[in-house]
Amino acid sequence: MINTARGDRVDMAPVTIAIIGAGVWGAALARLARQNPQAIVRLWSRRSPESLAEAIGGANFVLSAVSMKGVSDSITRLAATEMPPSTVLITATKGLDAQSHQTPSQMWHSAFPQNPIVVLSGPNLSQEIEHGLPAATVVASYDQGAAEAAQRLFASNVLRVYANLDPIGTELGGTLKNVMAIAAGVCDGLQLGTNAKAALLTRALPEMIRIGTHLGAQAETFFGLAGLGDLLATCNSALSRNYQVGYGLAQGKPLDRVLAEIHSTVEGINTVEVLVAIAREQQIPVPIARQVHRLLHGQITPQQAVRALIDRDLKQEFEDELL
Ligand SMILES: NC(=O)c1ccc[n+]([C@@H]2O[C@H](COP(=O)([O-])OP(=O)(O)OC[C@H]3O[C@@H](n4cnc5c(N)ncnc54)[C@H](OP(=O)(O)O)[C@@H]3O)[C@@H](O)[C@H]2O)c1
Ligand SMILES: O=P(O)(O)OC[C@H](O)CO
Repeated sequence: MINTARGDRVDMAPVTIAIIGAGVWGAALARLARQNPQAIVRLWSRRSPESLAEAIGGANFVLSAVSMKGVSDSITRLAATEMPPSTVLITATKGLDAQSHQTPSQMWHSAFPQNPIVVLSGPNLSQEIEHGLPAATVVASYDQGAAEAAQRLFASNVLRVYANLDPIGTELGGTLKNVMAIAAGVCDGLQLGTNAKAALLTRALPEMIRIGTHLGAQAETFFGLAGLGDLLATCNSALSRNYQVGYGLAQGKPLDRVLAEIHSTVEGINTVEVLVAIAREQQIPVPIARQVHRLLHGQITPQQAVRALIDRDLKQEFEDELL
């Protein structure tokens, strides 16, 4: 166990973290890291005047907070630097690669097989973090030492950080819930009530677990902060951009107008494509994701999506669960 009590930094050597991606999440993570008086924090984006090589020079940690569409580019840029194999790579992206269906941590591992890889994910709406509100998150890695180093780095009096050994489950919890948040936004936008919302979120979790365990996650991870925790935060907050998409569609707005109004990253739009493709190939039941997919493609209305979920064949509650 690590003592990360407030102010207990005396035994921690100074560390340098370079954050790649100065979007809202990268900026919020920089703010969190700066709570640690032993941390030197550099925030870099492709528009920064200094080079990436300069930004990561001497860094103990390199954290990627770019959106999914920027992961490949960021890997290519970082591969052109001389990053040593001891540098801990932390990924905070919540998405799946459209071509390979890989998670960001799998992509980072393929490109940098010698570097320890840590996933950081949890119920972490950036606007609440920016307001200094308390939160909890998870750092997960197959390398326990690397996860604990990231835990010491980010733990503060506003952030409680848990470590675990399931990076894929931690990553997929945060990724798959974005699709469910679109459905939750529809549910609230149509004012379907608390019963419907509870049913939706409860049925969303086994759907995430079916896909997640197929992709190598441990089922129990989905009951933790990065799974259920992030599902609850994102599906119940108007701050969530994925939720806002569903809410806007429920109000009859076309998708392009909703996205123009949000004008920020909405990972669930790409994730549902990958999720439904995997589900089709592997014949995994994902009824909620399928309706979100049809809705985003303009094949059904929000009302028809709700009806389609209710009209499904009757079944046992736990008959095809993997638990
Ligand atoms: N916002 C949250 O509350 C939150 C919380 C947890 C996790 N996340 C996850 O964090 C990731 C980033 O989200 P965000 O909210 O920070 O989105 P954002 O504000 O839209 O920022 C996206 C970031 O990705 C970078 N990027 C995009 N394409 C790139 C490319 N080809 N090469 C290099 N960089 C590229 C952008 O760089 P430029 O600025 O140079 O365009 C920007 O820094 C997403 O996967 C999201 O799910 C977000
Ligand atoms: O704004 P969203 O929908 O991308 O959600 C942000 C975070 O993933 C919440 O943990």
